[in-house]
Amino acid sequence: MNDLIATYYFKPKSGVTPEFAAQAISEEQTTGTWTDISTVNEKTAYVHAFDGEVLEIVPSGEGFETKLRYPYEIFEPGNIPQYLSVIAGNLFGLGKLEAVRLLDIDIPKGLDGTGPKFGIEGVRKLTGTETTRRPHVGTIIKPKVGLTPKDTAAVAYQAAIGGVDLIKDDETLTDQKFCPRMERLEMVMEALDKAKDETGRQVLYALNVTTGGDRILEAASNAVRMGANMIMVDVLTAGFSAVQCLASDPSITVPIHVHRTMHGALTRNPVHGIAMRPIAKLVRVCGGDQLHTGTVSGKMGGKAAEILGDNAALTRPAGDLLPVFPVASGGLHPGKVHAEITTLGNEIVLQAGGGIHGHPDGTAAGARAMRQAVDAALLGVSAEEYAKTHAELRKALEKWGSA
Ligand SMILES: O=C(COP(=O)(O)O)[C@H](O)[C@H](O)COP(=O)(O)O
Repeated sequence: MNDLIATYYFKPKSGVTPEFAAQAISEEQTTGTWTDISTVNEKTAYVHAFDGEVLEIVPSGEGFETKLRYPYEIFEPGNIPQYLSVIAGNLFGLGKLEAVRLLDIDIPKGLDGTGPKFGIEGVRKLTGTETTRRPHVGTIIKPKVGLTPKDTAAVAYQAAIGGVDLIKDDETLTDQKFCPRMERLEMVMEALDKAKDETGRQVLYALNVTTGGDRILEAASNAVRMGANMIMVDVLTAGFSAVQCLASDPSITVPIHVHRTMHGALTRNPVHGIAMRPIAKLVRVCGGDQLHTGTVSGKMGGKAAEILGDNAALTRPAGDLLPVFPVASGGLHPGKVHAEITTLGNEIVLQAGGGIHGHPDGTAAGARAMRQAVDAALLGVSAEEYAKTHAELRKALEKWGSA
């Protein structure tokens, strides 16, 4: 079958049968509306080829789960906003439903795009970890906003010599007056070149190019031309098509780090909204190379089973689409690294902002402590044990503990 299958949780309003509710979703999103219409008649019976189909309805919690089949032909291949209008459009406002949540989508071949240019392997090659396969360590420059380009670059240098693989802008830092994007890029790349001369290690810098649709490609192309080795996009605020437009443009010859700021508005309510799974699958289709999917022990409240499923959606074989590098971020510090790696495995980017820049001895020591925590986990030694011979890790654990 070459059609798109979407899985929803839904809870009908009292007095509405599950069959009626599921059919209402299917009709609203395909060929129907709230009443029968004269424009669908014997002469136009051909439109029934575009009808949706309710494949199953099973009880789930206080409601039901349903699988709906959307015919391939009702999609415009490659038009992600249009896909979303079908699978995640008007249905959320249907009055007969108390709640409805898009849980998952199976995107058929032909609607699945070209995907990431780099993927996990490509990013690992750029940083030289393709044989060690250790988890990557990243940092978000903190404070999120306020630092000048010069001070941002100084922090980046410290993080790089401390051993991170990735340095990134935070989601709210774009091209403000206090830290213009291109000036910041130039200074950070200079700092990373200096760190490379000293350590031999290439560190990636994900420059946040998020901006309006009329400017994002130009901003990203300029950044790449001026030496950026990674760019970052806030996918939900800028839109999936922003990622797609960058990934498919030949001038963008660097990996794309995808942040998901605002996702909580869609993903947080367990019975309503849009789960992370479809978002992850669409980011892969659009060509993101790294995507935030949450932590099991951090500040943002993720659930292990869901994150594992989301990460599997990013990494399991899917036609010609390269695997996307999952990113665990938000409230991490060296004491949490063991839990993250034990649960999520080694094909992960572990990012710490406060957990690096909050180290009592500063950013370089914080980066070293994160790397030491990763080494300990890979050796199967507890962080406490490893800290006996690793001063930076010891100080981090003294400040934040090991849970
Ligand atoms: O604030 C931070 C990290 O800073 P810190 O390390 O200081 O907490 C990021 O923006 C979150 O990763 C977003 O969360 P998510 O990755 O879940 O979308």
